[in-house]
Amino acid sequence: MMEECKLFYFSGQETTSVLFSWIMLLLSQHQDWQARAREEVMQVFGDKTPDLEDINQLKVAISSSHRNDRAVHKETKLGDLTLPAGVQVHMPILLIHRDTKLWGDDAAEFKPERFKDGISKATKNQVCFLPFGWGPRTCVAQNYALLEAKMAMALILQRFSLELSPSYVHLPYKVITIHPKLGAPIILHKL
Ligand code: HEM
Repeated sequence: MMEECKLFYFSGQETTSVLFSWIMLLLSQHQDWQARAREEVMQVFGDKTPDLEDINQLKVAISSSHRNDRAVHKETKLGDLTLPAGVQVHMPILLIHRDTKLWGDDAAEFKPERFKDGISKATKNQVCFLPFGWGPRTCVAQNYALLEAKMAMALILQRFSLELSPSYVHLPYKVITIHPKLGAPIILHKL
C-alpha cells in the first residue's frame, strides 16, 4: 500500500510540475504561440472561470516525456533480437520524439501546428508519440493530467502574459523526467 501511494505521489506530482515548467518556458520563448493559446482560451471562456464542460474545447497540444522501463518476464523475441528474462528494456521516448525519419527535418522545433488535425495525423498513424507510454501499462491518469494541464494553463493565460527572464539558461537534464537544470525563471505580467 505504501509503495502504491508513493508511486501515485511521484507519478502525479513530478510529471505534471515538470510539464508546466516546459509549457511556460516554451510559451515565453514563442510569444506568437502564447498569443494564439490565449486567444483560444478567451474565445472559449472569456473572463469566466474555466469549467470542466468547456475545457475539452481547448486544442492546446501538450507533449512531454517520461521514463519507460520494463523488465522482460520471460525470454522474448523482438525482431532479430532475443531478450533473456529479467532484461530491462528502456524506451528512449525523447529520441523517438525527435527522430527526423518519423517527424521530418524540423523534428526538434516547437511546432504545435503539427497536432492541429489530431495525434493520428501528426504521427501518420505510427506509434511514435508516447508521452504517456503505450499499451496495457500506459499512464492511468493520462486524461486527468491533460485536463489539469489545460485548466491550469487557461487560468494563467487569462490573467498573465509570460516573458522569459534573460537569466534563463537552456540546460535540460534527465532525472527520470527531464528538468530545466537551472530552473525556469519566467516574468509574469498581470493583464
Ligand atoms: C503530464 C503528466 C504525466 C505524464 C507525462 C505521465 C506519463 C506516464 C508514463 C510515460 C507512464 C509509464 C507508462 C508505461 O510504462 O508504458 C506513466 C505511468 C503511470 N502514471 Fe503517469 N503521467 C503523468 C501524470 C500522472 C498523474 C497526474 C498520475 C496520478 C495522479 C499518474 C499516475 C501514473 C501511474 C500510477 C502509472 C503507473 C501505471 C502502471 O504501471 O500500470 N500519472 N505515466
